[in-house]
Amino acid sequence: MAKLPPLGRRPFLKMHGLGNDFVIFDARTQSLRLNYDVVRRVSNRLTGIGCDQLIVMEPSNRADVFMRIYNQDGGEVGACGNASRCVATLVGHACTIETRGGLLSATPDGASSATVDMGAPRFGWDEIPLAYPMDTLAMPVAWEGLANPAGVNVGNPHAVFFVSDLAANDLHTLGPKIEHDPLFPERVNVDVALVQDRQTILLRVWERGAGLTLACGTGACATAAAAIRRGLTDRRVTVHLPGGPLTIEWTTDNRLLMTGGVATAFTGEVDLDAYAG
Ligand SMILES: N[C@H](CCC[C@H](N)C(=O)O)C(=O)O
Repeated sequence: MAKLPPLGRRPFLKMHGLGNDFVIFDARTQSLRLNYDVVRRVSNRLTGIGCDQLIVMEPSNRADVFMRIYNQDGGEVGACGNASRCVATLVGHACTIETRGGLLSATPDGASSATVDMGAPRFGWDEIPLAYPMDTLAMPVAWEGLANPAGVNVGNPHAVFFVSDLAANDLHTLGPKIEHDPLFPERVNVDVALVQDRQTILLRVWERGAGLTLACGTGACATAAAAIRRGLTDRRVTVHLPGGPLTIEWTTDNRLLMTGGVATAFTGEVDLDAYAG
């Protein structure tokens, strides 16, 4: 791994969306290049500040901000719904956010809520992606009690399982098994959902690169899109995660709108060279 230039002391914000938590660095005016080791150490809840994802806000020449997203395991990924809402409140007005997974538009509603247009969901086997062609509405695969997921990409890959009992499957065991299955060349976020009625879904998520989280914005979007595609719910649903509710609407012009809470836990300053090893 190439040696990093001195990183110095940097201010950060500790924010969360329904308990899905982030360490956010604002590098729009002073660039910040991190590597895998620094991300893992800063994100680690024992050796570092601790978070599910680490976010760096950078300049963009096609949006108000580029949002770089790292999972706790150090991997860089294409989308993070809950963090998109946090970044929108930091930009402070209706804005566009560029990510590796696409261009989003977001509208903060004060400092404690925001709506993000996560764009159109994709369902092609090679868009999820999967290792080989397969029906993605109900994939003909199973891992013990979790079977026949829907495959959805909302800037990142999701396998959505619909169950009748959320407690029936041990996500600590099955989550990593599915996340790392060779069927998913980019690994996968694992969503386990119970449809309570046509406007209500209960959801638990094992996140790629972060494990069980209190909430997952892209998971809620992928799950709503899969439920609507299967005819299980209306086009506007409330998705209840352990950390709280998200409202998802799949508009008739094929956009996924996600609305939910944002909070700042604390701010601080960190000597990043102490994590550079
Ligand atoms: N673990 C996800 C990224 C974060 C997604 C989640 N925190 C969200 O709010 O969407 C992935 O590897 O694609």
